Amino acid sequence: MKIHRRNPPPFESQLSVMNTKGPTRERRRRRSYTLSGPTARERRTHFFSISNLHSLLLLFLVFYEFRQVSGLGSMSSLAVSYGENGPSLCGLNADGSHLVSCYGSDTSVVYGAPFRIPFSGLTAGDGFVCGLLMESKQPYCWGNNVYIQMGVPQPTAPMASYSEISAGDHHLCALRENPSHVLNGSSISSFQSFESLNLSFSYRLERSSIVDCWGYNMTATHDIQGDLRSITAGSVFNCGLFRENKTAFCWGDETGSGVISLIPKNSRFRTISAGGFHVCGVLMASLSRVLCWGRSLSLDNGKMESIPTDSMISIVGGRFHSCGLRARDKGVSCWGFILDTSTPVPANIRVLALAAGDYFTCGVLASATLQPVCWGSSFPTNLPMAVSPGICYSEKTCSTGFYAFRHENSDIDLCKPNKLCLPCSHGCPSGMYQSFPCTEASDRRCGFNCSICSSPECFSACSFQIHERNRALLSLKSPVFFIELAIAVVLVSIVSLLAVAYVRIKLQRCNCSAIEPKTNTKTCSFRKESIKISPDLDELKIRRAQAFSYEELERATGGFKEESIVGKGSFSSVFKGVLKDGTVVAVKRAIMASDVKKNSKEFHTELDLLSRLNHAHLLNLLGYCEEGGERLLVYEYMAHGSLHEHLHGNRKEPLNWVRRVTIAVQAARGIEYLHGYACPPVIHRDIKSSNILIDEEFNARVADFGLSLLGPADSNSPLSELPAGTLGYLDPEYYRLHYLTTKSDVYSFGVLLLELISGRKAIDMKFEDGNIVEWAVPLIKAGNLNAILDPNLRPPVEMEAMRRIANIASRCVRMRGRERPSMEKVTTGLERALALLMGSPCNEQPILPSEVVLGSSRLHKKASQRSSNRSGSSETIDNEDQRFEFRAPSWITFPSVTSSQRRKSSGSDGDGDGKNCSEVRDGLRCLDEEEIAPASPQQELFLQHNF
Ligand SMILES: Nc1ncnc2c1ncn2[C@@H]1O[C@H](COP(=O)(O)OP(=O)(O)OP(=O)(O)O)[C@@H](O)[C@H]1O
Repeated sequence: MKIHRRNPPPFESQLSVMNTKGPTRERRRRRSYTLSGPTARERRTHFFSISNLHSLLLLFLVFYEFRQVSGLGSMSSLAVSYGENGPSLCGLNADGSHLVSCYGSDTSVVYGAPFRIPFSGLTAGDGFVCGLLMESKQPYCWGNNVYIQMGVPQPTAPMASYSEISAGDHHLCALRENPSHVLNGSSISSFQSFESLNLSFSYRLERSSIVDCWGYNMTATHDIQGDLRSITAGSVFNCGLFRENKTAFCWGDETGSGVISLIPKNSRFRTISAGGFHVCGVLMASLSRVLCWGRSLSLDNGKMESIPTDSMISIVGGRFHSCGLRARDKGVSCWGFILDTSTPVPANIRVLALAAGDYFTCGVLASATLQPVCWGSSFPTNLPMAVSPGICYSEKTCSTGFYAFRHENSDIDLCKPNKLCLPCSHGCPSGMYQSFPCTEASDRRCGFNCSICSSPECFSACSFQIHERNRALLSLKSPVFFIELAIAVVLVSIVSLLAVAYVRIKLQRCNCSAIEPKTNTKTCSFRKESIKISPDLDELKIRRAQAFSYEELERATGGFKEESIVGKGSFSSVFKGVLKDGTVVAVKRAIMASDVKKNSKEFHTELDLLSRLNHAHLLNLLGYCEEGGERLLVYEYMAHGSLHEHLHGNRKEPLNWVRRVTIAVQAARGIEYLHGYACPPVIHRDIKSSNILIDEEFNARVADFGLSLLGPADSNSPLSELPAGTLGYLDPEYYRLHYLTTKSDVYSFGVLLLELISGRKAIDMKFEDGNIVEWAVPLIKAGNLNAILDPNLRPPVEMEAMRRIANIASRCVRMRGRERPSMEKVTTGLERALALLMGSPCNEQPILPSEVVLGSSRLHKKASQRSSNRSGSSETIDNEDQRFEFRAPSWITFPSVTSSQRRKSSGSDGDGDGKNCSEVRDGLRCLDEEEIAPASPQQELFLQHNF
């Protein structure tokens, strides 16, 4: 296929016309454009299209924005110019100074570069480079292009500041920050244009964006109806990506490219990047694959490379080719027209940022040197510089899906006081597994699975490990070893003694209470310090989870048939089954994927913990099966599935407010039990709506203990753990600093509360504020509760109750764990809000039977009975007031607790969550922290009656 050049004439003849007038004298004018629909022929000319091949990569991360992208002229930390004077590369220095250095053949670019002016980003075209000035946020250019003069491009728009700049062959465009501009009749209106095409596309764009352009045939101010997130310049055209609906929009001269008429109007992109005569984008859907549009080129001395099917995190466009950064390994793939004389992408390189010239591409190596490297045809060589791998934006913390890049030399701060956020990689190369997830602190890491090595890299990595192990063994033989051994023995003894002493002190502090079966729960003060009995294993009632055979469970689930599946998790499928005795169960079957070790670990953690834990609002484990490669856990069947399905799935009846808050209270109780009454506390680490299951009577159970850990007894001594959990629910303190305390569960629970109130997912990219916390908390703080209430339900009469719950939620998601309330306080606050939602808490008549509201004791009993029927070895102490059930010998003790007992003690909580409410005003109205403070006598009375 050919590029058809009709208009404009060759650049040379244009140059003479423009030279006489002087390019900067071209008057700024407003431009209006019409988009015409693609003809059938034009549609056939798509030379880039998304491949239909399947990728096995799973995307776990949700990206908000990709801003390390650089196209022919998009803004990046590095930029490459090309043209008659040869190629040059300019980059922002990797020392945090934001100063620019240039190397290459074009002396006007290399020597014209301002050496004392800091820039936030760079872009380049034919013979020129421009930077966005850090201070004034105006573009500043240098080089020898007659259309782009040295200095700030003229004419300037008074008071305009820009967020992004982007250069084509002979023009520069800049996207204005916060345009306070009112659209006039001649403005570009993407909405009008799309409508005129009679497309089903009816998205109404409300904000307008202003793009100022300078240079050949481009000097104009462009008013674009719709909020542009980014711009990218092709040879003689420009494109933008709308923030809201993530569609692309192009304007300018499409002669020879067709990029305007061929825009894929229904495709949504994470990022787009223009080349000379084409545009490529990373799709939101289709596993982040690439879709390109434009025209093909067929020349004698080159070949066409097809678009790879890999997931990409960013792309850049050259004259007739594009290159992308692969998400799985940060390697580079290039496609499109490649000259015969081109050198290929250097083998095995990993890069952090890319920039494309006309027939070449450069990238910043992901190594300590951060050196640029180029490939293709006629690229700049000898680049003795280290380039910043990205642009600094004003975020203090990186959004989800990004990690803060740190220079290996810890003295170098690339973005002081902000962070340099780079997009997380996702998926791992085949034969590898993800050993660490992407966190704020670092990108995700992949490791080789040495038990199934098939590649030379794997063998060499694994043999290195074996070699290291052998070396360690050999060192045993040396005499030094004996000295070392002696020292080690002494040290270990000292440490052990200290540890024993420490554990003893902790256990005392923790005051794990043990069994006191005759205690009257209504009157007993249940503060942990009141009962100090160390766990006596003989006294514990042991009920082990039953061991099932694989055959039994296979029969129960009809051979694990597809129709029995009630849910799927990341590493497991859950089947409904019926045991021989007629008990309906849920069987969780681990998917024995590549990550065998992880599966097995989660299986044992869950098995271990659940056979020790017992609470009415924790999911009961009935048994397990571990045969060959199979790992199966058997639970009570929860007839109403997960809370997530009710809130976001296709369950017909939305949960009403009372049900929602009841579920919140019950889940809070389950978590409170883990934190407050298990000693040491259990940290769940994966609280989310899909792990809150609902039984046939709509009671909630906390499930999925695969990630749980035994935590520190108090929140002042955090565990240092690598983050695990689910994005959107992860405590930022844990995520970034690896501090894990029970307050991490409190954060996740706060997110879950926001989900219950709003009906929105924790992360939902349908919305601009995709993160529920970032969206809801400012609205709650501004008192705009109506804006977050689930639009599928009528607002409750008792808005005060919702206000309280929203306040509790916003406290739970505070950045600092220390400032979040304990689960005990959260439960108390929620219980009161529930009371308020259902009637006056000052009413001395109980308004609800406790079983209807919380059904805990009944459930507990039922579960215990059912389980004991099944397990001959189990025994249950079932007392009217207090029930204890211990399933396995453990140094963790779990006294049962009731709400009223807890409430009695809640005044002594040392969380310092704020002032107490000393009196009842206007029903339950109190200021500030009142919702989660100890109850007033009236409230106490009400709560004792009802819970
Ligand atoms: N005991 C049960 N009774 C009924 N349905 C269940 C039960 N346990 C799990 N499910 C269903 O199966 C789904 C998957 O559960 P699972 O614990 O495997 O994964 P998850 O928590 O949703 O996801 P992930 O493993 O990624 O954290 C749940 O969301 C729920 O809908």
